[in-house]
Amino acid sequence: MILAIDAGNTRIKWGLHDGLTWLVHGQCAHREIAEFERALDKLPAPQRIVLSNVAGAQLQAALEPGLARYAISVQQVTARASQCGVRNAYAAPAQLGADRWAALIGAHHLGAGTALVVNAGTAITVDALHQGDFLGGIILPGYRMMGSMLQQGTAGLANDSGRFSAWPDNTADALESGRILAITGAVALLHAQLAHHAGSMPELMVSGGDGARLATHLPQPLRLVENLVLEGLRTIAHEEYL
Ligand SMILES: Nc1ncnc2c1ncn2[C@@H]1O[C@H](COP(=O)(O)OP(=O)(O)O)[C@@H](O)[C@H]1O
Ligand SMILES: CC(C)(COP(=O)(O)O)[C@@H](O)C(=O)NCCC(=O)O
Ligand SMILES: [K+]
Repeated sequence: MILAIDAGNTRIKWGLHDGLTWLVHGQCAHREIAEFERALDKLPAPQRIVLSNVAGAQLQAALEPGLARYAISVQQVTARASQCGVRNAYAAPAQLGADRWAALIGAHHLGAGTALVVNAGTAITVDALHQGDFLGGIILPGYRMMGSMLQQGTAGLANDSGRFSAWPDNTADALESGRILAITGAVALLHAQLAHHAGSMPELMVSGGDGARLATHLPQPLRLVENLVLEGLRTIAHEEYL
């Protein structure tokens, strides 16, 4: 049993994998960490725990008491120069977010040859993978953050719920369409750029809390993978202990 935990800047996601399949998945906001602990109460004890945390020391400290019940050490993932068949182009490999690294390893493990890996969470990352080489990628403010940034930085923009439209004719729709196009436009551009680099059509893999919301506006076909980071974490835990 592997317990994989993906601590992002908005939510904690976890899953228990028995070597064949995921037995459970769960998620909660940082302030609802008691929910995570209650979920652990109901689960069989894992033999391995693997953790990615990009949300800082305070969340790390909040996670530890819940995990202390198991008399095993937590495998804390940080990005490396290479691991599980993926090579990291970052000049300082450990600077890459552990969640991005795990997602890339997850994508590679799921059979992606050439792929653009989109993680739409608090921030949005769009990372290029080509035959096991992570070429590089970008960081954008996330869907929710784009809305709150515009609201905070202006006097006249409210973060109302608008609808996507090609030619918005009101403020709410203009805001909604703007953030969707900012994200999906960047993804489409990088997808075309990667296709040119690779000489073939890259797979588009999309995950994260806003993945489903963005999917209909993205180039098709795409693969919506729930919990790609957890998939990568369990791959890391599995291979490291072989
Ligand atoms: N119930 C929810 N709570 C919080 N965010 C949600 C929820 N449902 C969808 N979202 C969206 O998902 C995003 C967070 O996705 P997630 O993948 O959990 O991020 P992170 O890994 O950064 O914690 C938020 O920015 C928000 O737009
Ligand atoms: C880019 C991120 C903030 C994304 O975090 P998330 O939206 O998943 O909470 C995180 O992967 C991070 O802190 N990365 C370190 C910098 C980098 O990857 O270059
Ligand atoms: K993310």
